[in-house]
Amino acid sequence: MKVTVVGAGAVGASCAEYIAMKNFCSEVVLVDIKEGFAEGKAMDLMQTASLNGFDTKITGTTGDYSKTAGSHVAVITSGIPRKPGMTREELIGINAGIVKEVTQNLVKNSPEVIIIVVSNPMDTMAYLVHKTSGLPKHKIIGMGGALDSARFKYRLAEALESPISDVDGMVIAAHSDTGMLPLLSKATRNGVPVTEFLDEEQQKYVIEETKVGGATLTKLLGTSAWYAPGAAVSVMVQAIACDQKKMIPCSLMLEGEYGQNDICLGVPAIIGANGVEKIVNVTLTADEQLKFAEAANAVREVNGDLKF
Ligand SMILES: NC(=O)c1ccc[n+]([C@@H]2O[C@H](COP(=O)([O-])OP(=O)(O)OC[C@H]3O[C@@H](n4cnc5c(N)ncnc54)[C@H](O)[C@@H]3O)[C@@H](O)[C@H]2O)c1
Ligand SMILES: O=C(O)C[C@H](O)C(=O)O
Repeated sequence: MKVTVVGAGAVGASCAEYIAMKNFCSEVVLVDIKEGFAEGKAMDLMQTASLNGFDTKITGTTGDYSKTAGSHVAVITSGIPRKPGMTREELIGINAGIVKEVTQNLVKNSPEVIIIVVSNPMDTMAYLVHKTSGLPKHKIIGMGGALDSARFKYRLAEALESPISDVDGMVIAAHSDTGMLPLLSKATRNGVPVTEFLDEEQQKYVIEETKVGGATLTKLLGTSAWYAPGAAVSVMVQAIACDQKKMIPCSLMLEGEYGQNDICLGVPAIIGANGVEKIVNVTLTADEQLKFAEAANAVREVNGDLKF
């Protein structure tokens, strides 16, 4: 299994590192536009191989996409991250052009590739890849829900004063500060609804902190997060590489599912060797349905700024 990661910055390098450490891929190719940067990151990571015990071969290239030929999966992390006080949506002006160009280069060299979109604003960038790549829809997957769900579980465990391994939960809808929908109604501690343990104030705190998870880290770090994003991507790549048929919330092109059309939004899906094997329809409460529709309206407005 050959994986390309475009963008050897914070998220791209973290993603390559987690993929290598889990030792399920034969090859990871890092691509960046900055001269020598991807080569340097690849060499540094390869010098951890004997220390960390992996056999994945990591190489880097400055923009030579012939080196990515025959990739099974490609991850797009190229583009700028937000700074404190910014929204993800403000990145569209620069990142749309980058994502479009990168997509064309990837598909030209790997026509069968499955693309995982990470660059922000992610739901809109995933939509852009659908509109410009010519790939079938099951081969384009936006990464947001896997990360947001991990942050939801972190906040749930904090409120429950429990180990994270006791907790399960999922975030769907948009990967944005306002459009995320943590499904509290379905979150559990060892199968017991968390609503049995948390009062209303605690529930509200968990939901709000989850939604602004990325903004909180951006304020602390001065740029956006990379460890959990990289780990979330590695889980998705492994689900494809190992045909795990794992249920992961991902930003996918909807054609009637959840009452939406012609939009990429976070929904639970089965991820396996073919990319998206199936979108899973879960029953939402009336309030969740309303919030999902509101998130869709907001993403649709951002999509309106795209030029194809
Ligand atoms: N979807 C998510 O959950 C999620 C999580 C974290 C970050 N992000 C997004 O991922 C993106 C990357 O974040 P980061 O922290 O790694 O940023 P970064 O600045 O550390 O890295 C981005 C890299 O992309 C490279 N790049 C720019 N244009 C390129 C091009 N045309 N071809 C190849 N490489 C190019 C840059 O040189 C840089 O090394 C941002 O848009 C950020 O908002 C999304
Ligand atoms: O918050 C950001 O801008 C980066 C990313 O989308 C995240 O959620 O960490």
